[in-house]
Amino acid sequence: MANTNLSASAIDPELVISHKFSETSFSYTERDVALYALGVGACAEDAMDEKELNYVYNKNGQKFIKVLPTFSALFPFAKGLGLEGIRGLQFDPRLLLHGQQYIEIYRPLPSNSSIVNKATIAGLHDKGKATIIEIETRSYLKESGEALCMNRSTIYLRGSGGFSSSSHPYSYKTYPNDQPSHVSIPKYQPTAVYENPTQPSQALLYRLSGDYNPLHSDPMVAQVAGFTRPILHGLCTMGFAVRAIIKSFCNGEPTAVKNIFGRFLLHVYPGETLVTEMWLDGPRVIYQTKVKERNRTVLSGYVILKQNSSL
Ligand SMILES: CCCCCCC[C@@H](O)CC(=O)SCCNC(=O)CCNC(=O)[C@H](O)C(C)(C)COP(=O)(O)OP(=O)(O)OC[C@H]1O[C@@H](n2cnc3c(N)ncnc32)[C@H](O)[C@@H]1OP(=O)(O)O
Repeated sequence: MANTNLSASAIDPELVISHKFSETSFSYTERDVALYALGVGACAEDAMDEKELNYVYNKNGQKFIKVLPTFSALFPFAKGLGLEGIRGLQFDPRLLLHGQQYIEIYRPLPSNSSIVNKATIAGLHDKGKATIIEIETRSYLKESGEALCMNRSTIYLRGSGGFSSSSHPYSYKTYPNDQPSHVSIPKYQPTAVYENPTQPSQALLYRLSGDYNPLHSDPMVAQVAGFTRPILHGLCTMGFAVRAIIKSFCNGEPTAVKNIFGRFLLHVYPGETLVTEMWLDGPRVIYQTKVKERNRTVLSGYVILKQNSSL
């Protein structure tokens, strides 16, 4: 990465962690679900794919299309992330990168619904050259009030760190330590490998699902951010990876997925080929996704499957 022209920024940690987000609500329909599935490559190589047609079409007259679990990662974007409204958090939005995503799914995602989001600051860390802020969004079914899912998004703000002493860097989080932030990749051969090309227009399609960050569409913005051209949304790459896992281990059944974790290690350029290596380890699938053309790992993490899923 080159040419990250860092601008002045300032963080007041106590102000940031005391921030209260307002509750938001939104609705989605089957059209949003299908558009998302296409955005993460469903049916891109085979429009008659037996497992994936269910995600985009009411196949065989099925009443509801099936919802990929990573669709839930869009929920925090429904009314904007709201980072700009956080007092004490000054940063250059052009240098923001998605660092990690952790998702818990509590019940099958409906193919259309009205949702209420409750968001909180779950973490704030001074990394010297960067600040990491973590936002936890709990989503509930509006009608019944039942908990549907939780997203914890780790956002890496390049150029905005150094607001605390380097010998005791500021670090705050509200969640327990037993939720890992990285995975060890097994040394043995993967249980399954899935290769999937992305399209040069992949980010332009994916953005229509709600993340309109110009880093993914505007060549000038991408250059300011240090990239030669617009990059793929991290959550799009994760969508490809989790779809590969569902295809390889869950017979295409998206409700088999309980928890998802991924750490974004390197950017992906739309048009590159994603190769996801997967290791089945009890109810857990450890995975890493590489870009074939550069032979670099861009994402690694795990997915926890429901015990009774048809493996
Ligand atoms: C729903 C809400 C979503 C949030 C909004 C998202 C909006 C989207 O539109 C934006 C995107 O999708 S951006 C695209 C996806 N993300 C990427 O491409 C980033 C890929 N990763 C990188 O480039 C580097 O890892 C990079 C640059 C992230 C870090 O590399 P380095 O600067 O070299 O960091 P390093 O020196 O290795 O480590 C410094 C400290 O930071 C921690 N860290 C590193 N990578 C991390 C990551 N990916 N996530 C979380 N923490 C991370 C390290 O552990 C280290 O801390 P410590 O010293 O305490 O160990």
